[in-house]
Amino acid sequence: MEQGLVVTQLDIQPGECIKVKGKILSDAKGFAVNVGKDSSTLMLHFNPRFNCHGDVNTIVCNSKECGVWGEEDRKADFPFQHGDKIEICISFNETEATVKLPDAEFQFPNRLGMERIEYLAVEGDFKVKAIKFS
Ligand SMILES: CCCO[C@@H]1O[C@H](CO)[C@@H](O[C@@H]2O[C@H](CO)[C@H](O)[C@H](OCc3cn(Cc4ccccc4)nn3)[C@H]2O)[C@H](O)[C@H]1NC(C)=O
Repeated sequence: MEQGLVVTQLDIQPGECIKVKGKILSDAKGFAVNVGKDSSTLMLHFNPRFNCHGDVNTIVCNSKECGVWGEEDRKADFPFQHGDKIEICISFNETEATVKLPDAEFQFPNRLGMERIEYLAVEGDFKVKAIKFS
């Protein structure tokens, strides 16, 4: 499988925003946006699933600590469609991460108490057009 976008050596502080702009593939089964310290220690694994891992049209969020997944959090809304061009904005504070989309917003607890984001990865059926840090 093709490796997605990976950005390391970041220093994103609480209140700052990571914007990922791109297109969901027309036959997407799922994609993921991961932010945290590195690939083994994630504040947030934001994983919209069109049809994978037994989930249909479900956003699965999780954390990962030293390579071990935490408890999954499944969101009620699924504001995505195949082929959508979207911008995902991720920010955080000491208590939670926030994912803002054009028509929806999700929160996920900052379980690891991370004080900065050093790592961003975008995986799966999502073609990144641009990323912006603000
Ligand atoms: C009921 C007993 C089995 O539970 C299942 O266990 C699976 C394995 O742990 C869970 O799936 C994993 O959930 C994790 C989050 O909790 C991650 O999403 C695991 O995928 C990591 C991953 C990303 N990628 C790249 C990628 C990402 C998106 C699309 C395509 C490739 N490849 N592997 C994914 O394999 C899956 O969410 C879980 N389902 C439930 C209902 O709990």
